Amino acid sequence: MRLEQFPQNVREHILPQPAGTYRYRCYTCQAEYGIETLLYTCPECRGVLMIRDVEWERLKQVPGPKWREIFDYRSMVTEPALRGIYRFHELLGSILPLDAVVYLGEGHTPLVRANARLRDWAGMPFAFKNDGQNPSASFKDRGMASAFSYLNHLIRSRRLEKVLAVCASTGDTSAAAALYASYLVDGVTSAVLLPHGKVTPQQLSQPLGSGARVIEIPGVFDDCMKIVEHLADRYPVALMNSKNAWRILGQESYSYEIAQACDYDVGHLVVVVPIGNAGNITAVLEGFLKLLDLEIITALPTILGVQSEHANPVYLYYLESDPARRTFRPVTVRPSVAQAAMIGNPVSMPRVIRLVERYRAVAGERSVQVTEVTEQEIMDAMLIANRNGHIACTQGGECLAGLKRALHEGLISGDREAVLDATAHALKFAVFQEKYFEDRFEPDFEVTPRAELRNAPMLVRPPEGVAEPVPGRSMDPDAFRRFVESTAAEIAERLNLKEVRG
Ligand SMILES: N[C@@H](CCOP(=O)(O)O)C(=O)O
Repeated sequence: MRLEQFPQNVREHILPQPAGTYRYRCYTCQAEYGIETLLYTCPECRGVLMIRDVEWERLKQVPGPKWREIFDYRSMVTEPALRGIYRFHELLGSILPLDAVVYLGEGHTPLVRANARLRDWAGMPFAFKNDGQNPSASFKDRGMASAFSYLNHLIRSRRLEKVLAVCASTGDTSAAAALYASYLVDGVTSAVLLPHGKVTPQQLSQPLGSGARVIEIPGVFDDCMKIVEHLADRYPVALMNSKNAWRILGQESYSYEIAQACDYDVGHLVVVVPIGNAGNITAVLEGFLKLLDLEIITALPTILGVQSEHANPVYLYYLESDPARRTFRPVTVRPSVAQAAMIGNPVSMPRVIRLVERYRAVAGERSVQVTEVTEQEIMDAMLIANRNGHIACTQGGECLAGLKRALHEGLISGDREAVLDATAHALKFAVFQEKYFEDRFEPDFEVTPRAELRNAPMLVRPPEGVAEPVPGRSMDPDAFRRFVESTAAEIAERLNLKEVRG
């Protein structure tokens, strides 16, 4: 839709100009720093950083309902920079000029409601938000669009040149970082660190295809993360993990999109997210708090974080009900089908602790819950979701299993509606489906396939004496007819079909 077609009262807001003043703020000691240089930890105390808009209060001059109108009308503009997460420019990147925005088709992912059968299985109505429909097939693209748009801005304003973007990854972050880096041909190259053998073949193929330097090391993600932090402390590289506060800003768009898709009525919702490195739950909490602060929403949804028993440091932390006695202890992870979340020492934990405090102070103790699920529950839930029309990955399965568990434990009530984060496309984790169907899980996973969820292809060949087609060779028409008839008869028998016409 063209600008002149927008109602007069929103027209001046549709194409945002750079505004505001962003600063890094340390979540531990509250020190603040300018954003002109790349910074990932507080130079004073090593704490993690968030980005805050020093002029945030100016946004309150626009009433909440007006913001809703602006964001809704922005959905109709053809300007590419506003097609994705920057529809919410003022909330997550207001200092950026639109021509610095890197848009590869991220964001705007659909909410797909569970059918009646799946709803009954889960125990309450819910929808998956399919972040596997992002360009590199995971939610990380939201954060990368933000972090790379900012890099692009620095490159264009000549504060940076020849950037090497590095990240540690369980497979999704690396795919996203490599994809966005490859788009910015001139200014940026990328290198990704992966735990050897702990990334699926599909995820490994992604950064390789994008031309990144792919480095595999022994150990698990937490080990890769330490190396990347070490590199970022000593060498001129741009760290692209969610420790980079720009990543968090971009991922806040997940909350904004849920709010928009629900007509900004989210108080009755339960938003379910898997917790790995904890960047996602950080962004979701922060996103909803910002919306409330600007009165774009009037009540906060409940947030339910889910972890696997095999990688559960956040769950264990919140198991202690007395905040004064809580101590965060990293855990040693065990093999998990929710491999993207197989993380024992989440870098965003200090952010989560502070944000959960703030969130609960506004919306009550029960407004943020954390539960854990078994590997068996994750696999079964993913396959059941897949059998009901969803492209949920294992982390999506983790959310569904977590929803069921939380209902059972009374953490949430079934008269509400839930939105589950399907963080990536199921195809990235096909290897776990294969292990399940073929009953090949290594004992450490503790997964035993349920017969009714298994599946396998059937090879149907014609009976002895009937020729079969060979690619590249033509076939005698009569022989081909015999092949078709006999093969069709065999398939009909296997599918239990009765012939209706001769
Ligand atoms: N699951 C992640 C782990 C790193 O997360 P990040 O959000 O901190 O970059 C991955 O896909 O690598």
